[in-house]
Amino acid sequence: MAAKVKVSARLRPFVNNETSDDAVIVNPEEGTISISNPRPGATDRFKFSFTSCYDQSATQEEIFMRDVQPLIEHAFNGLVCTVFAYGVTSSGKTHTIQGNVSEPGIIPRVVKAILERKHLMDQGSVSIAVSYMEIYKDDVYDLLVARENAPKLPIREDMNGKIFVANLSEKSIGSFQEFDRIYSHACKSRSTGSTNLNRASSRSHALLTLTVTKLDVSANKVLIGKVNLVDLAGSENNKLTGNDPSRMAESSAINKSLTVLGQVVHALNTGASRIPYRDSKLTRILQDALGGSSIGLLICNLAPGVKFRQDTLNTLNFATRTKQIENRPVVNERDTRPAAKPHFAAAAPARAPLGPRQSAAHARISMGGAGTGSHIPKLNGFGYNPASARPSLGGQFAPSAPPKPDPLENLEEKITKAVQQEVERRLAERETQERQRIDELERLERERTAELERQAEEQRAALMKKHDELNKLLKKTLRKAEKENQRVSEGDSLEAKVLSPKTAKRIAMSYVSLGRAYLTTKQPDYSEALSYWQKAEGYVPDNKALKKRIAELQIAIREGIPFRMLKSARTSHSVDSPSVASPSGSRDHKESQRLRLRHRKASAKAKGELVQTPSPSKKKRDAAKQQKEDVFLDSDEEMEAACDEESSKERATSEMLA
Ligand SMILES: Nc1ncnc2c1ncn2[C@@H]1O[C@H](COP(=O)(O)OP(=O)(O)OP(=O)(O)O)[C@@H](O)[C@H]1O
Repeated sequence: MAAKVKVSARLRPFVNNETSDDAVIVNPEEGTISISNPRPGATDRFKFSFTSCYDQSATQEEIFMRDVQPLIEHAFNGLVCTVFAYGVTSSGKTHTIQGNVSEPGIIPRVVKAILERKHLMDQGSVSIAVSYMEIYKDDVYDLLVARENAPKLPIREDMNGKIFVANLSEKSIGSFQEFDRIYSHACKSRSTGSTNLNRASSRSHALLTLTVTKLDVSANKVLIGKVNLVDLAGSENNKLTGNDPSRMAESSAINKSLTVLGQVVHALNTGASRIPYRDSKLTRILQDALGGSSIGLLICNLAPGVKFRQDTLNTLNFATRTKQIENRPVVNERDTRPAAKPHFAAAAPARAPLGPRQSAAHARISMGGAGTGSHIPKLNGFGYNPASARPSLGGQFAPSAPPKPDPLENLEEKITKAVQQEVERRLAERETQERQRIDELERLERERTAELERQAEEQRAALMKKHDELNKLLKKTLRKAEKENQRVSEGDSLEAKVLSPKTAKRIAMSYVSLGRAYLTTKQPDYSEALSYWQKAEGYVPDNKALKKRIAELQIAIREGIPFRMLKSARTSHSVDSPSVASPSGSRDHKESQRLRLRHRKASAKAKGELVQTPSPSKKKRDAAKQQKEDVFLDSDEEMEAACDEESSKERATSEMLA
């Protein structure tokens, strides 16, 4: 018979000066919880409905009576019931499961209820035992043994696919005082610590199991029921808890196991082919309560207020998914009659490891076959230990016919052991293969990366080579262009240098004429004239008259005064006094020379020097030289005509040079 996991939700009151608000509202009558939409500006509320919803005024008694008490009956009928408290840190899980002296929680109430029921029944036919463990940083510890001696306990799977914690101790209890003594002592061993949100925050998941073994003499069977009470550690937001590094390690183990729990619930809801029970110890141990053969009750503890709103929403979403999970509760019973001795060959091959679902069905079938003499009792639950699976009679009930030793029991243990060894061997083998496969993949990845790096290096080298070549070419081209540029700028002077003096003078004459043309128009252009005369100067750099004339023209331009053209260059002005030139030509020139000479004599006399009057022959030579120079300027028109003839020859030379 399928039974869905029951879900109830409990909102704790505001504690420790928390600011109260109505972010979370519970309606117990309706069985709903509404929570305001955390999106900024949103005014709507999300609504969730569960089997039972408890508001801040709900008492421990109320919760126990309504949701937990009915489970006790199931435990006495050989079923396994699992109650787990889920919620964010400080939401009240420990308060609900464990409680305190003034407000005892589910654990003490269940123990009392079971003991009361036992007392009502035939005293000798029921025995109660307790085991208590914690999962701390994904390791399982026995809380009933002193912590310093407590080893990490392994989780095993029996041949029927049932999960059990190997070597977990179990203590039988006959009274509440006895239980209280054991439990109070064990609680001291539980890992708790202080965080910003909870002074005594659980740093581990704690699982307390009460095993009820009931002997039904008339039916020749023993029923073994269990109540598992699980106080999960709370999911933690490390920003809020202010955890230090050691707390962070605990927190990450807590959060990881809760994440796997969520994944298990999701996988069960979506009918996934693989349920990730094995991904954490918590889910492995809770396997039977989630999609297995036990009855499940999830209590969602909610912290009130806006501060926890997102966590509350997450919890409620998880709860909504969990309530879809279906379990198939199975009665755990065991035939007390001595079994007929089967032939070994018939017994040995009968058992093959089964999956959890198959095993549940299988358990049902084999348990229903009491009297066939061939079945082996099945045990479910966390505290199951093959070695201690048989009901601990311990004088608590006295069966009328004590069962004879079952020859198959040893065989079962041997087979269980052999199967476990084989499973472990295969798992190790698979792990090795997987590791080899991963190694191989990593090696291939490394090779591929190296190859890609090599190719990239090659490409880079080729690009660098190309870059160097282009660089060289560019430099060469630049050098060539530079030379070309230099050659062009040096063109004129170069041309002037290679020409014969006569030809150079003729070219200069042409430029002088051109310059003059700009000076003799109605609107003279001094600048143009100057540029032509400067070009002419390049061809006759030693011509003083031209130099002088250029200087005069420059002064006229600079001073903005008129420059008068002379027929003759024999001006009476020095370069420094470029005023209007005398139109009287050579007479002025002679006069100027005469004046200069007189001036020199006068200054020499003042200095006491002797100034020689040039001899007539020297005078004649100077005059001829001067005339030669002046011809260049005075009769350029005639010179131009003479130049025309040779100009074609010179042009060819110039073009060649260009
Ligand atoms: N229903 C309640 N009534 C009064 N006080 C409550 C109730 N629920 C919780 N508290 C108080 O709130 C505080 C936090 O509760 P509790 O320790 O049970 O949280 P938790 O969920 O177990 O936290 P953690 O996951 O950190 O262990 C405690 O001081 C507890 O006494």
